[in-house]
Amino acid sequence: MRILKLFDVARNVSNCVIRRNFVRNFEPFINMWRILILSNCFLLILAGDGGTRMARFSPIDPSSFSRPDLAVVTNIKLSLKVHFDQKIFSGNCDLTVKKLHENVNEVVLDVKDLDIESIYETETNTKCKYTLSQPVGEFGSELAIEIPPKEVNNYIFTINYKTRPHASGLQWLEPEQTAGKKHPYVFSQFQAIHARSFLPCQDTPYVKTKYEALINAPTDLSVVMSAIRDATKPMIGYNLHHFKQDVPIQSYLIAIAIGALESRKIGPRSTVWAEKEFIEMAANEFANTEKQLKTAEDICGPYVWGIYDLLVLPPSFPFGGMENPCLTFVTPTLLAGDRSLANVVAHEIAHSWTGNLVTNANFEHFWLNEGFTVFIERKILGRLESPQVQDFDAYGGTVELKEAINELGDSNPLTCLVVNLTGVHPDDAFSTVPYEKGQTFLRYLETIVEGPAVFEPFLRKYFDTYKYRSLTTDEFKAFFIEYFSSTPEIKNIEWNKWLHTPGMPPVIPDYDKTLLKTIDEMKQRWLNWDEKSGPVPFSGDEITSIQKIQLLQDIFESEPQPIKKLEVLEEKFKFTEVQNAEIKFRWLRIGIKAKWEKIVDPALNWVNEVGRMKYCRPLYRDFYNWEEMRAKAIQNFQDNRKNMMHVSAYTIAHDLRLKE
Ligand SMILES: CC/C=C\C/C=C\C[C@@H](O)/C=C/C=C/C=C\[C@@H](O)CCCC(=O)O
Ligand SMILES: [Zn+2]
Repeated sequence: MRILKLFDVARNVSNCVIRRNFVRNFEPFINMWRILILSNCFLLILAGDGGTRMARFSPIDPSSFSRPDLAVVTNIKLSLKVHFDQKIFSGNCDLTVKKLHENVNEVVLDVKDLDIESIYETETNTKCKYTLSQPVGEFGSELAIEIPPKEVNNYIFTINYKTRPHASGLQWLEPEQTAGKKHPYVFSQFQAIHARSFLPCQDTPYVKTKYEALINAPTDLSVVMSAIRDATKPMIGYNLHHFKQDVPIQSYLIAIAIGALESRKIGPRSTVWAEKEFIEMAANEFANTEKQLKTAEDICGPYVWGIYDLLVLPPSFPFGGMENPCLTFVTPTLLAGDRSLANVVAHEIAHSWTGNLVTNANFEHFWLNEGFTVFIERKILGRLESPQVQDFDAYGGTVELKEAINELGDSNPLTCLVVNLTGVHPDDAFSTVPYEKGQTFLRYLETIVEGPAVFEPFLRKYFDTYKYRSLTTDEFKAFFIEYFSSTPEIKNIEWNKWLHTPGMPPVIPDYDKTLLKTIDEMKQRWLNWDEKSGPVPFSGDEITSIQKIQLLQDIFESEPQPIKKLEVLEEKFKFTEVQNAEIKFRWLRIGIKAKWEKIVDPALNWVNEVGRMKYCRPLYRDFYNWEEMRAKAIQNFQDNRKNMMHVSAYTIAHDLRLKE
């Protein structure tokens, strides 16, 4: 038995290793993983029998151990108390489970850093045996619960458990880390596979369930979740908050935040939530939410989630936005003051169809979520602004895509639209590629079939057919080919090149360049100018915020700029202090590229304050490449990593080539 196990381990490890050898930029990480996997398996074999077992990845999802093909979770009910003093949640989780075959005798779940106390089958009141595998690196463990004999195939398992203070999907903030400085705060970010650090679940987007939650929290704090609020009952010394999500969702869409929050109604179905220090700004910045929602409905069909609220998180939130249903989470870096970054809200609204309603079956098909979402986001922009703005934004996306592919290497398999995640953690595979290469592909398909008048009805049919379901790229392809079976042009689509070939897309659509012309011309003026030949050759008033962003991007991509010129520009525009994060980010990168020492402290202070990875990761990578500043940047990271969410600290540690 032990020899067999050893064989299995060796095969799994070598498969991983062969695949991972392709992943050029992850070499140090691969070696670390090899050691982790080997040492974990060794521990397993030593542990032998009883309470431990060998973890096996799911045949359905390489990022999960769960087996929804054998017994599937069909409903989740959480009953949890928050303990800010210990930085944990404790309580129980009721999982309704349907056994899919007669001879199945266990339900298999994902867990990560959970302390499981006991498990019962509720209807028969049977205490259940379970086995828990040793953790497999960042993937967590497999929890297999024995299914007791019963006449019918439906069960409710009550799992009593606690989370741990370092749960990878939660961030706990001390009062002094919040804007108000008086109350603690906790928030979640579960995509891709961190829900398992909050509750035992089938942590794969292949499984969709309704959920319900009862949260016991201090009376002076608000609780918000990705669900509809049912009631808040004042109890003695605490409040009990009840939430219900009646649309079936994947585990990564469960979300929670608890803190001193205020709310403002910003539309008939929208309320914005934030700490009181940000609430007015937030209400103003997101005032166009209803317009964006209505436009999305015109494109995609009815909005099924009832409400669309927004929560502005503290600055350490690692992403621009997260499409948690009924309650989008957003970073405060969107608060530019002029609504110019509200396209992120259009993106999260678009997820109400693409990703949340129609979902990738696993993260190898992440482009089905994100490529479609960017495509719809830009259609919303096109209708609310103009087709020129839509294409200007798409052009900017192509520039970002080029930078990402340069960074990863153009033969890196992670630059394919469909990726192989065997042995690769989704957080390590994340990049702009599924977003921008995915949207480029859809724009190309739209052009092939003669444009939006034909493609948009197809999109609605696709959403209607796959709503409440999860699918793979092959299923999408088959659906597209069937729908357009009488369109001869689709024979020219090189599916393999688009889906399975690394590097830039085979075709870049012919985007409208109207808004680019001014930028190109201003860039030339800037390059030809020097500080001795008079004042800066533009006032800044001639272009919009999104054009300024592109202008700075173009300057960043040029040769390193003379520091003297940058000093004059900073004097005139004060870019280092500007509120628009996209402008500030590009300015800081221009300064680092020029090895401008004066920019170092403002840049490091900013990454300490703002945890959004879109900004922190490139800035840290830029510092890493500036040899004289490398040690200072690493020291800055080490000093501040305790204030970062797990996913940011983990990925930046890899970017800085630090051993975990
Ligand atoms: C091919 C990639 C495979 C898997 C990656 C899936 C998830 C990775 C994980 O790290 C979570 C990502 C969550 C993203 C949430 C929001 C983004 O859309 C934000 C984009 C960046 C930003 O604007 O800050
Ligand atoms: Zn998205």
